Amino acid sequence: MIQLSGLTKRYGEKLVVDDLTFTVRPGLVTGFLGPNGAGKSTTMRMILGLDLPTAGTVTVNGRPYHELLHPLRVIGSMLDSRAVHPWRSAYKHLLYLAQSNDLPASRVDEVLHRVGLADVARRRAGAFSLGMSQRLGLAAALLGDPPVLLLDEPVNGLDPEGVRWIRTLIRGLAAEGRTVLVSSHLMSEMALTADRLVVIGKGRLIAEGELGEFTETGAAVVVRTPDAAAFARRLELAGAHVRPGEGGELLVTGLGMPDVGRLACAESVPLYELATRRVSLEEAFMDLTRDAVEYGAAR
Ligand SMILES: Nc1ncnc2c1ncn2[C@@H]1O[C@H](COP(=O)(O)OP(=O)(O)OP(=O)(O)O)[C@@H](O)[C@H]1O
Repeated sequence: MIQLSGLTKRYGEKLVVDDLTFTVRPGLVTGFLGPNGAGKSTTMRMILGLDLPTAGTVTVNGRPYHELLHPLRVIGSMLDSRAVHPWRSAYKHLLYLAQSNDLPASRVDEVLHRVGLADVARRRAGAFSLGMSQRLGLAAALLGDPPVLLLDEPVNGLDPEGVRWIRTLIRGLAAEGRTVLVSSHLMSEMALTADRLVVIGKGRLIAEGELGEFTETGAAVVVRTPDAAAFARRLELAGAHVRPGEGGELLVTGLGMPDVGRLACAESVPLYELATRRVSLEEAFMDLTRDAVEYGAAR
C-alpha cells in the first residue's frame, strides 16, 4: 500500500505538487493520470525518496522509503528504463542491484526469464532496443519480489506487441495481490489496464475512483430529431446542458433518458434516436483536466 498525506513539493516559487492525499491499494492496478507537467513524476520521485517533500508525508507499506532496510524487497520501480550503465550486461546490471539489496543471484535468472530476456542476458544493456530496455527495467523492479510496484510511463514508445505484453504483466502483478501504481498519458491504455484512477492537474488531486465511475459520470443522452434546435432550447429550459454531436445529434447531460423521452412526448417532438452513451475515458479525462491544461497553456 502507498499512502500520501498532504504531500507537497515546491521548487522555488513554483508549487509542483499541491497537498496530495490518496491511497494506492493492493491487488489493483491504479492508473496515475495527468496532463504534461501535472506533477506525476515528481510525486513518484517523492514516493521513492529521490525528492524530499516540502510538506506532507508518504509511506510505502507503512514506512517512509528511507526507513526501508532493503527497499527493492518492498517497492520495485521503473522511472527511466534507459538509466543503466551502457557497457554492463543485463545480467551484471541486475546482479549488482541484487547484491546491493542482499538478494540471491538466483533471483537474477528468475526475473530475466519472467521478462523474456534470458537469451540476451550477457549482451550489453547499451545495445538494447527500447522494448528490451523496458523489459530490463521491469526485471529490475521485480528483482526483490516486492509487494509494491511503481511504473512511470512503462508503455511509452513501445510497439503494439510490447504494449500488450506489459499490460498483461501489470495485470498479472496486481492479480498476485501487489500494489501497482502506473502513470501514463495514454487514456486508451489505462482503460484496458487500470482498475482505479487518480487524476491530477497542476499538482492537485482532480479526481479519484474506479475506472467505471469516470465514464459513468460523463454519460450523455443522445437525441436525434428533425427539430433539433427547438428541442435543444426546450431541454435547456428544463435544466439540461445540451451540446451538438455528430451529424446534427444532440448530446444531453443533466437530464436522464426517461426525462428527455417524456419531454419529447409532451412537446410532440418526433424522435429518430434516444439512447445513453458512455463517454470514453479519453473524453472524461479531457473534461476533468480542461482547466488544468488551459491554465498551463495561458502561462
Ligand atoms: N528539479 C526541478 N526543478 C524545478 N522544476 C521542476 C523540477 N522537476 C520538475 N519540475 C517542474 O515541475 C512540474 C511537474 O513536473 P513533473 O515531471 O513532475 O510532471 P509530469 O506530470 O510527470 O509531467 P510529464 O507527463 O510531462 O512527464 C513541471 O512544470 C516541471 O517543469
